[in-house]
Amino acid sequence: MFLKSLEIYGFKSFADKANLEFSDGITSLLGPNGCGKSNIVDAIKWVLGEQSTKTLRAGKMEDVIFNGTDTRKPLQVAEVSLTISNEAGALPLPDAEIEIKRRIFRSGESEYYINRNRVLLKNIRELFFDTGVGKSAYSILEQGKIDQILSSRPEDRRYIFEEAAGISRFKQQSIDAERKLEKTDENILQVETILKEVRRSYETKKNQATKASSYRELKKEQFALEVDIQLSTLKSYILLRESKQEQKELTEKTLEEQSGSLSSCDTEIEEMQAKMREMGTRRIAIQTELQRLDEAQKGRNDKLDLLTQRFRDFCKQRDEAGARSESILERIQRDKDEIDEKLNAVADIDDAFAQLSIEIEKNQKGLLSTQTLIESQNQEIDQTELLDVSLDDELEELAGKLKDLTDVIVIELEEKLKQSGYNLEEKRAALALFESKLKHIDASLLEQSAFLEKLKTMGVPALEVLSQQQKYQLGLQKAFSELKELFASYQMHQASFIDELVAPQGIISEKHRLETQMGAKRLQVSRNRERISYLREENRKLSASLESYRLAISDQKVALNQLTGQKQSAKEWVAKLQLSVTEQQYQYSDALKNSENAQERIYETQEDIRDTEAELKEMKATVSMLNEDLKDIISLIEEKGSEIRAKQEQKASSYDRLQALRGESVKLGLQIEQLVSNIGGIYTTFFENFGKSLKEYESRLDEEINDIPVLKTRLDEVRRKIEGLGYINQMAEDEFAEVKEQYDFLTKQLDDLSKAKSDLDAVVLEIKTRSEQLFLATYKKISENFQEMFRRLFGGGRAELKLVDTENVLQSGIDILAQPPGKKLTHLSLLSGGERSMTAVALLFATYLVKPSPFCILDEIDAALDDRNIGYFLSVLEDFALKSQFIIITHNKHTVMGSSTLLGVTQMEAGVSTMVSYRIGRIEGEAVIYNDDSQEVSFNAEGSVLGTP
Ligand SMILES: Nc1ncnc2c1ncn2[C@@H]1O[C@H](COP(=O)(O)OP(=O)(O)OP(=O)(O)O)[C@@H](O)[C@H]1O
Repeated sequence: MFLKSLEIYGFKSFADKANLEFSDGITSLLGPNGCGKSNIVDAIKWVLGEQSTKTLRAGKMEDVIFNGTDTRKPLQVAEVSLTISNEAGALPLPDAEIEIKRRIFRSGESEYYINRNRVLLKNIRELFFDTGVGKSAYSILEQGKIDQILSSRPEDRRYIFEEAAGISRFKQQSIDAERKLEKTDENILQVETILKEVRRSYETKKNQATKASSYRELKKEQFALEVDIQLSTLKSYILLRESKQEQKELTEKTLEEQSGSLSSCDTEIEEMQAKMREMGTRRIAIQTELQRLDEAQKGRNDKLDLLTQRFRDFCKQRDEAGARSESILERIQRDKDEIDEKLNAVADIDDAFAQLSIEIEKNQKGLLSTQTLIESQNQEIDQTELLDVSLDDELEELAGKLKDLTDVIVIELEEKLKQSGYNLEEKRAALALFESKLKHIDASLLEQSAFLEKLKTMGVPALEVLSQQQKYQLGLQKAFSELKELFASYQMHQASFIDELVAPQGIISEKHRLETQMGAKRLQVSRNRERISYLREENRKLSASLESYRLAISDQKVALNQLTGQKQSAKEWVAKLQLSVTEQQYQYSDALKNSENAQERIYETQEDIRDTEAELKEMKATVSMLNEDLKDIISLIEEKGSEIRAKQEQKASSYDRLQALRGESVKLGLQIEQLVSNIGGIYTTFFENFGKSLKEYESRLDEEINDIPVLKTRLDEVRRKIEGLGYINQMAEDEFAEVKEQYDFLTKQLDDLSKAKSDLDAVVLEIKTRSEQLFLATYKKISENFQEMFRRLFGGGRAELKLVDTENVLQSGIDILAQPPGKKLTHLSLLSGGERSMTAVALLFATYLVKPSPFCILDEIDAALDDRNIGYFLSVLEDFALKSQFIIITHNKHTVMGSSTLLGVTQMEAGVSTMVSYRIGRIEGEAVIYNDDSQEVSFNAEGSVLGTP
């Protein structure tokens, strides 16, 4: 097994969290049209890094997030986690199980994880390189992809062969190398452009530096010539002074007195010269300090630049950490809102759960009481029916008796009538006479009483009334005796045996009794039947309500299960969110800490900048102070020089005066003094002109020095040369050194880049050669397998693969030629839908033979196959399922029955996909599918799963 499980939340129609556990062999995904089966395939493609919205059947990437239904709001995030078993080490990670997760927010932000560590898309792609799995691999084959394989340009089919050949990695490496090559070319171009610029400045600075260096050399020579001229002059003075000294010593005695004052003059000059030297030293010290300060200022400026850069960097770090912490805070809030939402949903689910449980209990009670009532009524029906049977028996018995009795009555009546001579006509006439007499008496009585009343009212005397009354009485007595006679004659015609017959012990009474009994029993039977049919009708109604109780209970139980599932997934989601909130809180405090650290660094850097600026300011003040001092000293030196010169002139004129006054001997002394003074002047002038003491060079006095005219000629020449040099950039040498460093660096870089370019060229060539070898070897094997697989799937026929451009294997397209059995070699576009599917499947399986994909998802590729081809297809599939894991979306019953595991997708709530489990069972040897409630699931005419029959 490769794919272990898939967890989907918020992806397309999977609004609630759904878990799919895969197993080895063939797993079928079942469900009606539009319930979300292909969305599961999309989820797998998506988590493996698919970027094409077209392939994912979406307009833009955010469209994969659940976009709501009439009753549900759209979600803000979609998340898919795929757990893969890596026990066989197919993937280059040490873990036995690898979880890949991808998450997308409606804001468009996308995240990838491998084993809960945040990674880049690139890392996911690299994980699946050359495994047959991944974005462009052949592990997922959909209906549309069959057309893509067969109808696309021959070049577009290459990816299957490349993946199987394992050159996808090389292809990527080659692309990377070519990209690096391009980058290297760009860099070379860039470096060459910069080098061109630098070379121009290099040449200029080189010329300037050469000029500056010649200038420095000439200046050095000029100085040396100046020194030599001064030394030569000095030497001649010294020699002259020494000769004069010899002469002077001869006249020393005479000059002793004057020399006293002269020596005081000399002392003064000496003192002034000492002062002058002191100032010279001070000037050098100031210049040295100025130079040092200049260097230090440069150092501080550099430090300032560095600190400013650091300040900017820290500001950027602080701002980035701040922004990051805010976005984390937002995410935390979002997750917390979602937790609240989910907890509310859990509370709602609990309420609904309790409500449902009450309803189930109520329905179960109703069910029980209805069942009891039905049973008791059934018992009553049975008893009543038994009673009816015995009543029918009794009725039959009574009917027998009645019939016998009636026969006896008829026979007896006939006999008695015969015996009695009974005549009905006569009897009726006697009765009519008797009755008319009775009526007459009755009418007379009424008449007489009315007449008597009238008499009374007329005031007829009582006696008369009485006599009338007596008259009437006599008439009445007569009528009465006539009546008696008439009754006796009627009785004469009455049959006496009738009384016997109708007497209580007589048989007529017996017959009446029997009839009454039978009537009563019939009435009871009819009432019983009415009661039975009433009870049956009642039971039928009760059975209907019993069924509706059952249905309601089963629906409510399904709803309870759903609620439990929803509650569980909501709780898991809450736990996950809480974990994520804790994680993000850590990230948040990290970001805050980073921001605070950066702020601290900013303060420190600001402090450093202020300190450095203060130091610089102080240095500048010192420099301007020293410059002032230098200016003062230079003017003091100039002043002192003119003082000395004045003093020397004064001394010379004193000598002249002494000479004039004291004669020739004094003149010599003066000459000596003059010479001494000249010698001193040379030193002084030299120091004034060059800031250095001539004494430093006195050692050269013992060396051979050119004659002064020679030296002067050369000096003139040097001066002309210096003038001829024109403007001299004194910094040129330093600047040249800097440019040279840059120039050397760039030249080296250019060399390195050229070397890298040639290395990359070699890599590209090697990859190409290796890819070509691998591609050809794999292509050959797939081509052979394809021919065999085609024959196996079609039960004959012929098929071939052809490289379009054999000269250019790595770019060449691949043509497919197919000839189903008994048909001509046909262009692919002329094949039927089923033949196309089988050809594509043949190519796919031919590829698996060379490089099996660890798992394979086939989305309705059997849709166009008839029963015979399904048979071929399944037999091949079963062979391959021994090595690879297959997940098949199908509506075909045969394919479903050939699977080892079934996973059902349904939409109990419109627009929201959920998973249901199905299993295969057997009824009378026939395979059938059962759902969770062990109800059989039916297929429609096309073989699609419909639901319970
Ligand atoms: N972002 C989304 N939010 C909610 N529902 C979506 C989203 N994207 C797609 N759907 C829904 O998913 C359903 C399509 O699912 P699917 O293509 O997986 O079905 P199926 O089971 O493969 O169907 P058939 O058997 O017809 O191929 C459509 O009803 C569509 O509206």
